[in-house]
Amino acid sequence: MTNETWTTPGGNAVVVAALHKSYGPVHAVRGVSFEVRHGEIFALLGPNGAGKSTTLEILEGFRTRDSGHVEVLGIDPGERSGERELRERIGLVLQDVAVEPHLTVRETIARDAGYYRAPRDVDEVIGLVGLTEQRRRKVRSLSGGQKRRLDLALGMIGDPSLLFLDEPTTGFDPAARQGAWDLVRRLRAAGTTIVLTTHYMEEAQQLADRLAVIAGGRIISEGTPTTLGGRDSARARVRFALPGGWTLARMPLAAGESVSGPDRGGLVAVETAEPTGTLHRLTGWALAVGAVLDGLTVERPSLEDVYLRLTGAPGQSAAEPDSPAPDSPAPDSSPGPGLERSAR
Ligand SMILES: Nc1ncnc2c1ncn2[C@@H]1O[C@H](COP(=O)(O)OP(=O)(O)OP(=O)(O)O)[C@@H](O)[C@H]1O
Repeated sequence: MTNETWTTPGGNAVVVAALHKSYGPVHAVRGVSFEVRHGEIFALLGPNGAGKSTTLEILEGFRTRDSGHVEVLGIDPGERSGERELRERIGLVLQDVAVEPHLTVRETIARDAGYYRAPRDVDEVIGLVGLTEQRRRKVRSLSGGQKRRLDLALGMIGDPSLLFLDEPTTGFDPAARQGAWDLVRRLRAAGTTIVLTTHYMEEAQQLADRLAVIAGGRIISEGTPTTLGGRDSARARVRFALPGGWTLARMPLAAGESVSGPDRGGLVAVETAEPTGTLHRLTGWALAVGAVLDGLTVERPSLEDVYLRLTGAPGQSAAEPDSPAPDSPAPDSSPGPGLERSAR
């Protein structure tokens, strides 16, 4: 494998085709296919138990697959022969990163830097993740959010071509989250490909160039944050407070527009496929009769609305056993992620 393969313009950093994985009777990944282009941020969304971590662990080389084709930077992560090359070229920010509690922040990052042929500068990375003040503190004394920033530093210290971020900002305060998003954008600008899982729709909206929603072990929708699930062509909702003395029946509404409300905040909502025309008619009417449409807004469904529609009820778990589950799951044939993941 040559560097040329990894940087081919227009090529794919990740290719997954017809991927399957079962844990005993639980068919966790059921024919997943997607591609991640070089230099983009690709987000994998889905409810708890959808199969995201299983898919990522297969891509990272921590878990075997039952069938399907997988290529990561041109390497099959299921082949032992490519393992060293893969470790050198990818960065990982996993949900649970094992670090030595008695080492300082700087010692921890410097130690990991030693595992790579061409690591980034340790102090530069400490600065990038915002841990300069804490660099001499022992890891055990860090707050949850600071610990997560250390995880981010460890993910990028090897200067990876491809970075896997598994729920990277869990536990961050809003300012730290904005900082992490800026950092991820800067990494992309510098050419790093990023594969991200997140339960925060705003994170996906802010960062992802493209995203896929996985549920029940299958990809159920793929697109950009703007187009996912037909979001861009969905009906818009025009909301406003009904002017005093007027009823909905006397509003100038057109065929095809549906009205609901008023809601608890006193706002009525007009759903329309043609928000420009609807707004023009409503505001024109209000000006003509001397009424004011207080609280006037126009909204498309948010990414979260679309996500919830695609995945069904919030909190649903989609993976189902193919047959009744035994008392304890059958062990995977590969070492568990906790074992290999902490060993570099
Ligand atoms: N080691 C394992 N042994 C048995 N079943 C497992 C194992 N790991 C995952 N599963 C099951 O496989 C399914 C997919 O789990 P996975 O962790 O991939 O989902 P996920 O989308 O990452 O969920 P989350 O958002 O909660 O992290 C779930 O039903 C889960 O219980």
